[in-house]
Amino acid sequence: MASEEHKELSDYIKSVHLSLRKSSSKLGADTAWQEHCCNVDTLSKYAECMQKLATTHWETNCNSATSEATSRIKWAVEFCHDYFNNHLYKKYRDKELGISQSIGLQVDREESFSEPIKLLDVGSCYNPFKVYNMFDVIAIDLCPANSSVLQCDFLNVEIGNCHTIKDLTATQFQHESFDVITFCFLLEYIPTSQLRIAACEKAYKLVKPGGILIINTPDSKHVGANSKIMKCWRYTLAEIGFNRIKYEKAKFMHCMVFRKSLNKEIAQRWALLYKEPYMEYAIHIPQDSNILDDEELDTTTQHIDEDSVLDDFQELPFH
Ligand SMILES: C[S@@+](CC[C@H](N)C(=O)[O-])C[C@H]1O[C@@H](n2cnc3c(N)ncnc32)[C@H](O)[C@@H]1O
Repeated sequence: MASEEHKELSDYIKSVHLSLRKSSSKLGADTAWQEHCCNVDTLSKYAECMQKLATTHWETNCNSATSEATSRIKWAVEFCHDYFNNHLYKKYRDKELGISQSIGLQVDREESFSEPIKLLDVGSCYNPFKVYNMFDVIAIDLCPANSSVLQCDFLNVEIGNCHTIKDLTATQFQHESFDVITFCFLLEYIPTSQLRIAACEKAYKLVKPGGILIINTPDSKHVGANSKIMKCWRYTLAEIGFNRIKYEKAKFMHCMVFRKSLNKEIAQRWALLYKEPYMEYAIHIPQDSNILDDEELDTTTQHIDEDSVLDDFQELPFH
């Protein structure tokens, strides 16, 4: 049974996501996002709630939902260990070289990874990857929960020849400088498909060739329920230049790894070959379709509970 506090924290988080999606549909995503980023009180309360939820409730409780939420980080760590330290990347490189040879495509780049592995954790909140020595972590968030996280809006960060970091704030990152970028429970915070795509395109520019983008996103439904949405994600990321190399539907979330192909056309070829009529260039989440229906809905936490809004994190250990 979830504690009262657990429920209050998760309700607050859900209400912030919902109200941001609603204001985006009213004001347009760019204006809504700008206003949201200025709302210091909301951002700080969110950071406090999220950190407490993850570090107090998820890491100390041990029912299946909480241990799975904790495992979002372990899942990413284990995959990185296999991919970089156990050289799993070579398998995917060889596969890409085989494809490029068979279609006469030039591949003139190869992987060159760092040790420790350079990891950019976007929407980090409290820096859960900090404890793993195999990483050299840069953790960023709109509103850091502690001083090991830099303040940065990933959607508006510049890309250039070097990192620009001053007074715990990052304003620019170096092009193709990260081995791995993580979006742990990030994309459902971002209110529209267009902005989610912008985040993935930015990750593409920042990750090294052959490097990876790890995405996990909550969903408690069975694997088939939102499979068309997840196939659209795969299609869209392939168009951007990422090949999906790992997918797992855990009970409460989807866990995915996308590799930046050595030649963008290899990933795009997948999109061309496997496109189904329903696939569009979009990164939707199931909750996007509720915005209009919920137009009249008050964003108080009570309403969210009473009306059983299909919200992100509904079944995750946010309650
Ligand atoms: C649900 S929390 C996830 C926190 C952490 N990654 C985890 O798995 O526990 C989402 C976080 O993403 C951050 N965030 C959302 N959009 C962002 C952006 N454009 N740039 C940086 N951080 C962002 C929020 O401030 C929030 O802390």
